[in-house]
Amino acid sequence: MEIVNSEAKPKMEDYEVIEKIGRGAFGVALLVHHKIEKKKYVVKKIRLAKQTDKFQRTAYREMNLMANLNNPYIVQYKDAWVEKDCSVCIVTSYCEGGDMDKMIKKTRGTYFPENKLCKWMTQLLLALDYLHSNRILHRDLKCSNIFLTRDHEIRLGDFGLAKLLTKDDLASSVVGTPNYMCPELLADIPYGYKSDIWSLGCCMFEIATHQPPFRASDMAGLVNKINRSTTSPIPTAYSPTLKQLIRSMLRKNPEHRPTAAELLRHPYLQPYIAQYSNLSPVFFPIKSAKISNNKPIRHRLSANPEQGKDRKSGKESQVELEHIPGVPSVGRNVNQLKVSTVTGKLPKSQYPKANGETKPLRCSSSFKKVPKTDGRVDFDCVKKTRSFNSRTSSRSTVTDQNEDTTELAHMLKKVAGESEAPGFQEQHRRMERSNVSLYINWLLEDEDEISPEATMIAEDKQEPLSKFCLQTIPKTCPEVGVQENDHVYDSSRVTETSDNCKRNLAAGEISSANWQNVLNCSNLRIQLDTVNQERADALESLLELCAKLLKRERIEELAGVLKPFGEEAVSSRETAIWLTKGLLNIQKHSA
Ligand SMILES: Nc1ncnc2c1ncn2[C@@H]1O[C@H](COP(=O)(O)OP(=O)(O)OP(=O)(O)O)[C@@H](O)[C@H]1O
Repeated sequence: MEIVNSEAKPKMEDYEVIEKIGRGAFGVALLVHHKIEKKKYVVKKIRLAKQTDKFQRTAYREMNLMANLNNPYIVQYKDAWVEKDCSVCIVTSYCEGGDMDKMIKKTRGTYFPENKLCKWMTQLLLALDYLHSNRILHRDLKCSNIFLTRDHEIRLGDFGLAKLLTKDDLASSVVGTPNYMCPELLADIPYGYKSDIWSLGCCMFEIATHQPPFRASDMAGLVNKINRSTTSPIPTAYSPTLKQLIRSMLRKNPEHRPTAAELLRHPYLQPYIAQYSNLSPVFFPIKSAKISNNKPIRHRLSANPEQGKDRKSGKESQVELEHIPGVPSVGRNVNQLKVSTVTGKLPKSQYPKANGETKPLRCSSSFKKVPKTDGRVDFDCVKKTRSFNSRTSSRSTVTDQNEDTTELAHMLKKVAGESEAPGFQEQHRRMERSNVSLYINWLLEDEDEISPEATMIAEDKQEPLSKFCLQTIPKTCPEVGVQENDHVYDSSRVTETSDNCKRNLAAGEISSANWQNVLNCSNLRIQLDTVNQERADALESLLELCAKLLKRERIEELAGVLKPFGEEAVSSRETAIWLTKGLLNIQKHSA
């Protein structure tokens, strides 16, 4: 975008000032009326004269950034120019619902309904995923920068501190509102995408509880609380799943926080995503390789020729996005947008369908080509087991388990006493069978999401990866039908492998090319840590369930829930299956 000089066209004259709606750190916000369009806009007037060169560059950057953004959940940029008095004027759409900060204050302590929170969270994630996909950090995500339309739809605004990242660049300047400061900023670790996720977690926490997650009377106390990542509880009115989603964004270690795209693939949010099924796919997240280093990923406005190449074949793995008829223009950059994925082509089925049904954006089962004896190829659902290399094809097991886990989720929802609007309930029911089971898989089976790098270690070594870091567990609980070849991860073996590689390298027994494998091993370990964190969260949800059962004196059910944690300790997967069966029995008896 080029900033138009006021000499060429005095733009302010196109507008009539209605009122001053506020004053920000760098200037004023005016509500204006476009004289010809007869439409309201907001003009942000930022004084440049008294500011430093650095600040001027920031202002120009904000204008350029905003001009290039095009997402339904981001405040729409209209125009910008420089005034004679050296102030910069930026015209954006007017959000009649005001900002989230004011909205929270207006409620006077009444909590927003769960489905509203989920809708807002989904829209914010879509906005953030769009920014991150285009290598833009927001850097100042807070409730007063989250705007609302008249219909209470989200519009994320104020990119005054946003910074367009170059390929490996991570911003290192300390910015942001103290309450929302993330632990890595306090530790002087560069601000990255996961820091925005932290801020979103803070916003969602505040929207849910009407209080910032970390509060203290002085800075030292605040820093202490942030560093310990200890928040006050989220109201019990909200479901354990929603609370868990919010808390996952507030994990101290940025590596353990999910990305916006990962959160958007959470089955609990799929009904909300389905509501935007008429949106262009460019606004939806795509399946991505797991990122473990807080770095930019996936589709980008500026194409790097190397980024879209398939790791093994070196072939282009970019997907040209189609323009969908009836969908509003998606802007000049997005029209040219190519989506690159590490894993290759993006199947169309990952996008929500036009009829409102949604294919989950992420799936813990996949389809495998099965060569038949007559030479034809059949497709079989492959259940990902805990083994990296031995994925057991088990159609019936998948179905049984999915049904069981669906029931478990039903029970969890029942006990949580969730209340949802009737329309939403209907939509949720439609989605549930496919999604809730995926949620359980997300909790229990996520370690299947092993990066291509991890597979490469095995390939490179010509040995199954299971030999490196898996340990077969005995079939401890026959009644739950755990498969014979089930494996569990043993993170100590991963460490050992990594250490072995380092030793071999030092002794000259390993080529420098294989050094990459060492790094891959540590990435794998990071992934395993994430899985542990997710398990901890899942356990927390179970404890909440137990507390509720206890409160309602449903002792028999409580005993059923707690049985797997007794003397015969079993793996969490077995526990879940056992638990599901137990809950099913309880349900049968109570029916
Ligand atoms: N597009 C918009 N639609 C409606 N209200 C807006 C819009 N942009 C800003 N406002 C309102 O104008 C006021 C000033 O906003 P501004 O973004 O300039 O500063 P701020 O967010 O309050 O502070 P900071 O400069 O620290 O971000 C706020 O009350 C905000 O709600």
